[in-house]
Amino acid sequence: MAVSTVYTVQSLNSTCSISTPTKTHLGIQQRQVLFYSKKTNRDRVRIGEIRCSGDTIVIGLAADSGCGKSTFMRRLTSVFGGAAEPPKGGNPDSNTLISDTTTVICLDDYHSLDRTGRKVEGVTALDPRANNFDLMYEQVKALKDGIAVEKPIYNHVSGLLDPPELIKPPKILVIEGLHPMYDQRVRDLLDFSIYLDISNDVKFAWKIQRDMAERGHSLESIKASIEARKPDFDAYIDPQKQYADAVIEVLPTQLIPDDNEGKVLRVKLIMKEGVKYFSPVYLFDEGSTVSWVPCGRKLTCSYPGIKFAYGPDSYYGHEVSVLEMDGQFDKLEELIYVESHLSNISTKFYGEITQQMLKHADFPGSNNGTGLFQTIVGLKIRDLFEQVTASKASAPLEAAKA
Ligand SMILES: Nc1ncnc2c1ncn2[C@@H]1O[C@H](COP(=O)(O)OP(=O)(O)OP(=O)(O)O)[C@@H](O)[C@H]1O
Ligand SMILES: O=C(CO)[C@H](O)[C@H](O)COP(=O)(O)O
Repeated sequence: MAVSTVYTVQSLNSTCSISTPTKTHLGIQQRQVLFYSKKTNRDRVRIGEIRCSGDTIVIGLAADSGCGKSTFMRRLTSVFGGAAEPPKGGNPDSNTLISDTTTVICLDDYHSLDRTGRKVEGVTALDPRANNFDLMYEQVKALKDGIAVEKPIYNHVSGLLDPPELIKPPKILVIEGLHPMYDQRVRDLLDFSIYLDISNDVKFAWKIQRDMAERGHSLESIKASIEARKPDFDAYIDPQKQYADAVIEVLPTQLIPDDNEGKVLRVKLIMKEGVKYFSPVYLFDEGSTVSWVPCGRKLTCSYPGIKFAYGPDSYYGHEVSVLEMDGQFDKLEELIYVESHLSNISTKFYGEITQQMLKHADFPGSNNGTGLFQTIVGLKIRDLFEQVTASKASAPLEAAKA
């Protein structure tokens, strides 16, 4: 039987079953695949190392280090329920987080040079020469195709590359890190992509807060590290935002003239139009330009208040919708008032956004647009996943009818 026939059989509601692994190449388990008709359970055809078409959807999340990727991941996995944990019984320094539905892998694991190697070569981790994009592509593709991989581990404690860990194909694979959209082959595997765009002033404030308070670094060393990374950040990380389906941009507030504290934030959710299975969120009236100060009877606002804006725009030549929030909530439970004025939010019940935000009120950014927009993007990813799954389930029926 020709290979093309096998694929036809599969699309006509047949089952694809995978035998035990035969060998490993590029960290990917190569398997023999058996296709058979569900009706007769006969006509099994051994077709060698052809891969099943998997059901894994792949989400890319790009940002510089210390820009809120882990926080975003915790909000996203919470939307799907269940806790995300490192692989059981594995390397305690694994960067992977697994829950029932999602597996989050950190692309730092594809560093080809360890900490010493980068020092010797005089390159930063942001430089593509310090990363193995061939392996990243092969393994993300394998997982998307439904095949387990032996993924390397970059150990942030030792700065070394540790022995690999087994990653099985999940329902939703999130690849988070510095370069999920850098290599076109990897980019083309993404079903949805997000870029966290944190302005330099805000990034600096967050780094100080974490690296000084939690990691004991000096102010001077934090400044030096940001400066040293900046040229490579500008060259290799920042340009990826042009490819993102959604960008969360975090800027200093405009509500306080010459604010230099950096505590109050202005956050924009930039949503690309025309992305399959993704319909941008809107405020009041889709496509209009809206400015809204919700403070008053239903929303408590202390100085400097809260301001929302919404409207169409253009971003790197793409048509986008932009939702913006400047300021912060005094009482998080009152967020329900704002939520009830937003549409296309992909909630399953009234008040789901507010419930999620209250559940994680202790996460950074829960009182401002960073937490709100991360939660909304999490709900949109759940919606996208459900739509993709529904369309795959109905495809064989449609084919059978034709
Ligand atoms: N929305 C936010 N508001 C305020 N501070 C934040 C926010 N998000 C993150 N931070 C600060 O930035 C720090 C880093 O956040 P997080 O660990 O989520 O980032 P990361 O991108 O995963 O970092 P890394 O790649 O270095 O592990 C947090 O400890 C917190 O201090
Ligand atoms: O930009 C980074 C992404 O997290 C890290 O700096 C990079 O992975 C190198 O890690 P380390 O500083 O632990 O050697």
